[in-house]
Amino acid sequence: MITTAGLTKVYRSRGRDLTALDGVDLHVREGEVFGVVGQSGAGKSTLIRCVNLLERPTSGTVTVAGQELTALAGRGKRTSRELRSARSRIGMVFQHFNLLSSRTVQGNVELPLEILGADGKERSRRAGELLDLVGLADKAKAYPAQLSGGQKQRVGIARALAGDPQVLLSDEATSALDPETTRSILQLLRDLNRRLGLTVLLITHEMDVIKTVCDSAALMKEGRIVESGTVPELLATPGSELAHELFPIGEVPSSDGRTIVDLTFHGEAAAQPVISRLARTYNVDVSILGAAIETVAGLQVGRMRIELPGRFEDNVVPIGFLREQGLQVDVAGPEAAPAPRQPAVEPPHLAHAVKETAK
Ligand SMILES: Nc1ncnc2c1ncn2[C@@H]1O[C@H](COP(=O)(O)OP(=O)(O)OP(=O)(O)O)[C@@H](O)[C@H]1O
Repeated sequence: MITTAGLTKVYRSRGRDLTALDGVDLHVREGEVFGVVGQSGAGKSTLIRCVNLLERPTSGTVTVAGQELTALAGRGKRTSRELRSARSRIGMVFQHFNLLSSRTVQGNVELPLEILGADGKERSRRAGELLDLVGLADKAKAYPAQLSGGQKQRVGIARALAGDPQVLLSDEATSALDPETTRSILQLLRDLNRRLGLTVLLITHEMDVIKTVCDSAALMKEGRIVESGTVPELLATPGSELAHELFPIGEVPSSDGRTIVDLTFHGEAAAQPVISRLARTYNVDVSILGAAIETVAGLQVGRMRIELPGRFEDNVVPIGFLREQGLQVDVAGPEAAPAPRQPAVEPPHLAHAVKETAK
């Protein structure tokens, strides 16, 4: 639904070039909630502003719903009709809501409809529907100053939906809100995604946002996407920074003469008595060092850290058994390096999962 290819943005500032985006290839599938996370300055805002061409990329292409936006002409006042019309099918929600204080809630939601040339009756009908959709039907006549932050953001979302978009871009929509309001706004975005089939691309610096609503995620650093994939793919990728942030399991303890193994399980694997089978089959004493179950992107995911007696080389067969049971197996700590000529222990398809999904 949204594809960027080689997206690059170079700002010229005080005679120096600053590369904010450095060849970003992003693919957001129709109907998914895709989160881009990264630290301040990573290029997230630039990316989202380039997706709807609020910012013209220096090079690369942006395609939304099959239409290459970067091929459409114009910028500023000279924006072409095609680009304006394509943009009207992309809604955008902002961190600081960007509401007009002189207009009522209804007036704010009607604004894009005015620009699209809808008549008064139609505007009023559609705004009423949208306010109902975001749970603010009773605030139509209020002014933004009379609303809480969460309510303002609901107005921002209703306004973003006025042009009946297929795609919603969210630029840190919850960063200015308290945790409870954040949850309710994320829930609203999730509902809209499901009920309207809306594709959502959001940027955030909060891992909790990714954890709560996203089907897929990408990590940005210094203008590049360094990891990308669906949440289950990321969780199944050894060494994934995003997986570690989504579901931290703490520091690896020192493991002299023992093998520490991190297991991740979702779906059917979670219901199997794998550990007792391992202990019985291989007559091995398994110590459980820690375990947790969490909901990540609507999926139940379990993690367990276990300890096996002996070094990694002594545990190749039990570790292979765990993998055969459908668990994601990460050997932690200095023993992690697989012995040479034992490729079956480190399945290459997992190591490459992130890169492949990023294509
Ligand atoms: N209009 C501009 N002119 C010059 N440099 C810019 C401009 N906009 C952004 N930058 C620079 O581009 C880089 C990426 O900025 P961007 O705002 O996209 O990052 P970000 O990940 O969204 O960070 P934050 O979360 O702090 O907004 C930064 O180094 C920033 O200073």
